[in-house]
Formats: sequence, C-alpha cells, structure tokens
Amino acid sequence: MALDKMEKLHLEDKMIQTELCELEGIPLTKPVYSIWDQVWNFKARPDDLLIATYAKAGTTWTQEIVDMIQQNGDTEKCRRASTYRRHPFLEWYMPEPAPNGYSGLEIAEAMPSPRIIKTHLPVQMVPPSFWEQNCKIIYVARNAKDNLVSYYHFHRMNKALPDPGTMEEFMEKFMAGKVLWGSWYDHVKGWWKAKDKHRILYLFYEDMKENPKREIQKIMKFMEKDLEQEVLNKIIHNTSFEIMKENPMTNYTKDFVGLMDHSVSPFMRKGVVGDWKNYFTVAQNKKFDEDYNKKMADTSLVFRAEL
Ligand SMILES: Nc1ncnc2c1ncn2[C@@H]1O[C@H](COP(=O)(O)OS(=O)(=O)O)[C@@H](OP(=O)(O)O)[C@H]1O
Repeated sequence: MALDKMEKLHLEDKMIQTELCELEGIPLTKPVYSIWDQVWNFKARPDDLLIATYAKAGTTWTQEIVDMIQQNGDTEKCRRASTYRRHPFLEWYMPEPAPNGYSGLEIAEAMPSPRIIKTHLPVQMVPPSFWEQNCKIIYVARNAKDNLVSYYHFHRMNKALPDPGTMEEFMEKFMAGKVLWGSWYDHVKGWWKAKDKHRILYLFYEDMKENPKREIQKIMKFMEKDLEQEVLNKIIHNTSFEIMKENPMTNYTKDFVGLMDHSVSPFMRKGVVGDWKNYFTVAQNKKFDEDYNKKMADTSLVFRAEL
C-alpha cells in the first residue's frame, strides 16, 4: 500500500475514535466529549422540536413521522435530504478528515426554523436553553431487551462504535450502563419523571408498532397539526418499516458510508417487538429480569417486551 494511503487510513482510524470517555458518569465518544461545552451552551429556539431517545429506540421512525406531519404528507419534500441531514443530531460530532465529518451543532445553527433536532442525551444533560425556551419534546422509549439487541447489532455494523464483543459481553455492559449514552434504565426513568414538569410527549415503540395510526395522531395533536384522513393514511404508509427500509433517505445508506456496513447488519434490521427471544438464553433472561426488577423498582414506568 502506498505510504500516503496508509497514513490517511491511520489518520481516519484515529478520527473515528471508538474509545469512550465518561462525562458525569455517561460514556460519550471522544469527539463528542471534546465539544461538550458547546453542546451545553447550545441556543435552542422556542419553536424547536426535540426528538429524544435512548439509541435504537425508534428515533429514525419518529423523525420521519414528524417530518411527514410538518410537510403535510408531502413525500417529495421529505426526500429533500437524508434523515441525518434533515434533522441535526445535536451532540454528534466527527471532525474532518474522518469519513462523513459532521457537526450537529453547525448544522443546527445554520438551519432555518422550525427545526427538528435529534438527541440521545439523558435528560440531565439536555442543554438548559431547551427548558428555558419551553421547547416541545417527543421522547420515545423501547423495551430494554429489544433495545439491547438492536444496539448490539448496531455496534457490529458501525465502525464508529466500540466492538460489542459477544452478545453475553454486550449484555453485561448494557446492564452496567457502560455503553455509549449510558444506562438505559436511568435514561427512560429520567425522561419519564421530566414529562410531568415539561412539554414532553412520552411514547413507546411497542405502542407505535401496535397501532401506528393512534400514535401518529398523538404526535399530530402534540404538534398542533390537523391533517385530512387521506394525508394521515399516506403518513402511516410511508413511515412503515417496509417503506422506510427501501427509502434511501431514511435507511442510512447515504450517510456514514465506510463506517456503517449494512452487509453485517442493516440499519433497518427487523423493526419488530420481541426479537430478543431469538438472542437471550433462558439463563441470560433470568439474570436480566432479576437485575431489571431491581433497577426499575422505583418507577411507575411499564414496558411491554412482546405484543
Ligand atoms: N418504520 C419503522 N418501524 C419499525 N421499526 C423501525 C422503523 N424504522 C426504524 N426502525 C427500527 O428502529 C431501530 C433503529 O432505531 P433508531 O432509529 O433509534 O436508531 S438510532 O439510535 O437513531 O441510530 C431499528 O430496530 P431493529 O430492527 O430492532 O434493529 C430499526 O429497524
């Protein structure tokens, strides 16, 4: 291999930086950690809509629903750019010359209102301006077991994330909260508490699968949008897993090129409730449940891990 190419690859490897470092007990990637002051000082605008989730809980799906509502069901407008470029990912940062160099902050700052912004931050790390501006927030939660399985496969296919090891090893890290964006348990509980004090619509992935029409209507109401039945049907259709999997603007084949390997596991993988049953052994399930019951004993939050 030519020397300059080797140097470039080495540099790119360094820029990808799969190592995590903790901020107030929350593991972040090194580049995100390095710009944390700027993230914290981000200036939200009153008409920003924040979509907050633990990673792999249904973010992309919700982003597409919200965009389709905002665009009054106009599919062409929704195809103006990829999900990743349409809705800035607030804290995400990968400096050039990393492939797909990206700064959520820069994209957000340059974007005209109304903005739809994505974040995976736990509630205590959301920049204060979102609360000061009383922004609307949609939080989507997914049951821990399916969330874990989806996150595991995402780590396998995404070179920007640490190697997950075996499913068993990843499960241990997930239970200990030693994964990017921290503890699932604290994330869902923290946002659940916050919903009583702020303008937060708290949704569940399982409810969206069970009855997309009902959940899309909830989002419409929250966004104060009244759309014709025909438009609603169009939104239901175009935000289904099958359509989004084939849509190059929503299936992540246009972004993270060279980082995400969809042949290892596609971003739009299965999109179902209960896939964890194909991965958890009986012993793992028992151990997981025992630990889960302890960690979730102090909340009224209830999840469904099957439909
Ligand atoms: N329309 C639709 N319907 C049902 N399920 C869907 C849909 N779109 C995305 N997905 C599934 O959501 C999982 C990806 O989660 P996120 O979008 O939150 O990922 S990310 O955190 O933004 O990287 C991932 O889940 P798994 O299939 O279980 O891995 C996607 O397949």
